[in-house]
Amino acid sequence: MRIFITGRPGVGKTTLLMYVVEEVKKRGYKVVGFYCPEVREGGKRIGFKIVSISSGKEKWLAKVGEGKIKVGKYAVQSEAGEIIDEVKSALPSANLIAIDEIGPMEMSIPSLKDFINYAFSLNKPLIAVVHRSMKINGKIYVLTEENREGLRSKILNEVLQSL
Ligand SMILES: Nc1nc2c(ncn2[C@@H]2O[C@H](COP(=O)(O)OP(=O)(O)OP(=O)(O)O)[C@@H](O)[C@H]2O)c(=O)[nH]1
Repeated sequence: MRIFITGRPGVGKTTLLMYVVEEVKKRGYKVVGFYCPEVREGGKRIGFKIVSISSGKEKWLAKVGEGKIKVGKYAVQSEAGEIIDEVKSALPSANLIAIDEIGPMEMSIPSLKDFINYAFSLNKPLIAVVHRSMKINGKIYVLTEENREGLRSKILNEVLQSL
């Protein structure tokens, strides 16, 4: 089972994914993965964190400034590797893999690209937010203001049936 959620910025992709993650955890299943919230200062985006879903630990993924690997104006932070390694080592024990998000930024960071490819190779139930520009094989739900509430229970039930 692989479910992908996409849609325009701000439509509610992360909110829906985290709702499904919390509901699955409540039922005693182990969810392993990460999400990358943006960080704003004074209303301006200054970077992204990477947060482990199972442990809640977070580190800087990328922030405005100079660095070896840059994605647009953001420099990738080496400390992100601690979270990626932690999540990767927990993958074999996962009942569900959750990734937010699979996008141009994540795919241009070698360690994250490797992680995503490894996660796909495990053939475990997986739910992910994908950037609307990404081409990906699997069931894709395009979220809109109109369908996002209804899709919550539909997607949750689909995930639960695969566990
Ligand atoms: N009323 C309502 N608001 C929602 C719903 N889902 C998300 N929102 C709100 O919409 C805003 C954006 O939600 P996100 O989940 O961050 O949206 P997103 O698509 O992940 O945004 P990006 O990652 O920036 O593309 C937040 O303020 C949410 O509280 C929903 O189902 N109903």
